[in-house]
Amino acid sequence: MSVFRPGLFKGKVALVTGGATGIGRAITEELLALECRVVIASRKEERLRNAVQEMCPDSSTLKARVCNIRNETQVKDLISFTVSEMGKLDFLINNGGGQFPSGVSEMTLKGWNAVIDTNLNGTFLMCQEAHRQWMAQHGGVIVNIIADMFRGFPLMAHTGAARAAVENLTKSLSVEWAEDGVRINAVAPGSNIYSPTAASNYGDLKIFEHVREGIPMKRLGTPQEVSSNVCFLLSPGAAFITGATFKVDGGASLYSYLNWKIGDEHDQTFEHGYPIKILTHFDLLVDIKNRRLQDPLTSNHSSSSSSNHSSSNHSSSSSSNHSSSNHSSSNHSSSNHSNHSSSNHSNHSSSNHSSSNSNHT
Ligand SMILES: CCCCC/C=C/C(=O)SCCNC(=O)CCNC(=O)[C@H](O)C(C)(C)COP(=O)(O)OP(=O)(O)OC[C@H]1O[C@@H](n2cnc3c(N)ncnc32)[C@H](O)[C@@H]1OP(=O)(O)O
Ligand SMILES: NC(=O)C1=CN([C@@H]2O[C@H](COP(=O)(O)OP(=O)(O)OC[C@H]3O[C@@H](n4cnc5c(N)ncnc54)[C@H](OP(=O)(O)O)[C@@H]3O)[C@@H](O)[C@H]2O)C=CC1
Repeated sequence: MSVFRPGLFKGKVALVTGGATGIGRAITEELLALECRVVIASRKEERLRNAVQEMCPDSSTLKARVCNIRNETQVKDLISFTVSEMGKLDFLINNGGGQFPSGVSEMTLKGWNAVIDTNLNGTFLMCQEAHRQWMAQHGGVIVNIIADMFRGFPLMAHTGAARAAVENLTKSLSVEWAEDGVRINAVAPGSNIYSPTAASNYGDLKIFEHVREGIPMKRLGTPQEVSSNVCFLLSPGAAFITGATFKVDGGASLYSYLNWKIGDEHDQTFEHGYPIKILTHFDLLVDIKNRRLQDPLTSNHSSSSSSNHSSSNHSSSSSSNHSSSNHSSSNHSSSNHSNHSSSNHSNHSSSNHSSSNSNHT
């Protein structure tokens, strides 16, 4: 199903990274419905194979290729596969990507690099190779899927940095490649586009339910609603649009309902590098140790965390503010910060904590 006219993309060829799941799959389905021929690419072969079988087993219309966009050799191979097997490359949709939730203090360099490499370097390589092998000579349209990082992205700082960089790369390329007949734009889904694969990345299929309150439209978005924006940008209807970013988020990026809760005594909190168990703008807690997001209503820490962070409670004592961290409220009610050594943050020396103690009491 598509809101666009049947046959809109007849004769066109698109390459969609991450095209087997979620948003990428919705884009692929809509492109196929509009008679585009498509290549989908991602890391997991079985996923790709199943998606092809389910969407369109006709191999002249839909093909799949394994490619990790972090790997330059595989990216070169993917573009040359597309051009040789499909004869051309009109549309590139850089959708494949992702991240894991983590505070910066807890992140390893390897984890940071993995996310930057995937979302920034992967997009750079895909754009560069599509241009070198086809679009420099023939023109084309590129859409980069980014994220809602416009006010920063607490607990997803790596992806926030990468996506902001991709937005800027999009602007640069829109000028560099305009004379080649290449248009390039970005689409920023809100952190609220549900699909089972997106949710399973966070270990909880219901994780997206928690963000509903932060969306002015009071509902989650669908992968199809991102897809129709992508198809618009690929279409002649967007012929004079390049270097732009379109948000598909139900207004969430404009609505500050929770964002990042900071206790009244935040200077003390951050001076001593306190653990980051803080209510996020997803209204979720990040369980750093177990590498997953958790629901404040069901977690062990829930009652102390959520109540201490409610705005009406900010006048409470510093120790209760700090119970929003990775620690139980009983740890804090004793104001004994050496209890922090039981946390993930063993790098916080007891001397740090004892000095913070004086500040916090
Ligand atoms: C309501 C919340 C919604 C928020 C909004 C949603 C936004 C979305 O984007 S939804 C789509 C989500 N889908 C994905 O993220 C899928 C793709 N993501 C990934 O594959 C990973 O997240 C990746 C980008 C990190 C790549 O993973 P992988 O190839 O497995 O990476 P490495 O094996 O190279 O791992 C390197 C390094 O990264 C750190 N790390 C990886 N996962 C985690 C984690 N879950 N928690 C903490 N750290 C993680 C870690 O340091 C890894 O090294 P090792 O420790 O040696 O494994
Ligand atoms: N859902 C949401 O609310 C939001 C999503 N986004 C972004 O939208 C895009 C699509 O996400 P969504 O559909 O929701 O979630 P999914 O997890 O379903 O999609 C992520 C896709 O990216 C592919 N992928 C990940 N890493 C690589 C890689 N290194 N090389 C090639 N392919 C890769 C995955 O396939 P495979 O595992 O086979 O490699 C998968 O198909 C992502 O970039 C995501 O970060 C941004 C903001 C919000």
